[in-house]
Amino acid sequence: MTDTGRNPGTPLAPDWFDTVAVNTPAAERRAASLTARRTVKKEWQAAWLVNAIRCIDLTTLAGDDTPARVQRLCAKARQPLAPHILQGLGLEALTTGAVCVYPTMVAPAVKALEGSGIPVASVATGFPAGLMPLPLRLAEIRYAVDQGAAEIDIVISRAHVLSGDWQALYDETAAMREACGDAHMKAILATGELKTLRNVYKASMVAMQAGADFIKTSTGKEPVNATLPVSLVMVRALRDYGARTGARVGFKPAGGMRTAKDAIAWQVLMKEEMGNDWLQPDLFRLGASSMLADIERQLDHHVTGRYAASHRHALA
Ligand SMILES: O=C[C@H](O)COP(=O)(O)O
Repeated sequence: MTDTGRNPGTPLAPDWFDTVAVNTPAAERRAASLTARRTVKKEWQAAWLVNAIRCIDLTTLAGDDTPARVQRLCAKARQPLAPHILQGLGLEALTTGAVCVYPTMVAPAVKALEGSGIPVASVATGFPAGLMPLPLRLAEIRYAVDQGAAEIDIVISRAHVLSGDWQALYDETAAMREACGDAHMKAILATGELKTLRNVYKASMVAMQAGADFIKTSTGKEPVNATLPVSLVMVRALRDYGARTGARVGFKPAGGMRTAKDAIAWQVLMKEEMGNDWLQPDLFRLGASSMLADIERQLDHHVTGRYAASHRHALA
C-alpha cells in the first residue's frame, strides 16, 4: 500500500452520526440491485477478476497455521495465476494486494515476500474477539510492527458499540492507531456482532474519526461476516467522512467471500458508490483465504475454454 496520505482522524464528533437513520430494507434493495443491474459483460469479466486479485489480502488465520503454510501462501501471493493463464491474459506480472497472517507468522511472511513489494498485514489486538487488557492489545500491535508488518488489522471492542460508549471506542481505537506508528491501520468492526446497521454506521464513523486508514467488515470468525448491505452502509459512512474531512479511507470486506462472483459483486458496489478510484489496493482490499482459487479457475476457463478441477488450484 503506497502512502496515499494517512487518515489524520478528527476529535470525536458524535453529531456526525448520533442522529443517523439507516433504512435496512432500502439498503438491502440497493445492495441487491447493484449486483443484479450491472452484469459485467463476459469480455470484461477477466479484467475485473484480475483487478480483484491485486486487491486481495491473501489470508491465513487458522490455529494450525505454520511457517510452511505461510511460505506457500506467500508463493501464491507472488504468483497468484499459473504462467499459462498470465500469458493467455497478456499480462507480464501480477501479485496480490497483501498477505494477512497472525503476528507470530509475520516474520516468515516478510522473509518469503522479500523483494516482492507485497506488504504483510497482521491481525492484532486479541484477534478475533479483542477481549484482552488494552496494554496487551497495544503491545501485540507493536510486536507485529517490529516483526515487519506494514499493515495492522485491529479489532474493535464490540461492547462499546453495543452500549453506545463512543468515547471509549474512540479512545481505544486512537491508542491503537498511535501504536501502529507508520503501519497502516485497518479497523475490523465485526459487523455480524453489532446488531443493527445503525451501529455499523456509527462504529465506522468513530473508527475513522480515531484515525483508521481502512474500515473492515469482519474477522471471518463471526457467524455472519461480509455482506453487501453492511458493506453499503460502511461505504456510505466512508463517503460521508470524506465529504467532511477530505480524507480517503479504504474499505475491506472480509470473511465468507468464496467465489469470483463475490469478487465482482463487491467491486461493482465500490465502483457504483465511490467510483473507479476506489478499485485499487490503496483504497480497496478483499480479505479472503479461498476466493483466489475460484478466480484462478474462472480465468483458466477464460483462457483455455476448459474448467480445471477446483482442487488443482486450491492452496494446499
Ligand atoms: O480477514 C480475512 C478473513 O479472515 C478471511 O476470511 P475467509 O477465510 O472466510 O476468506
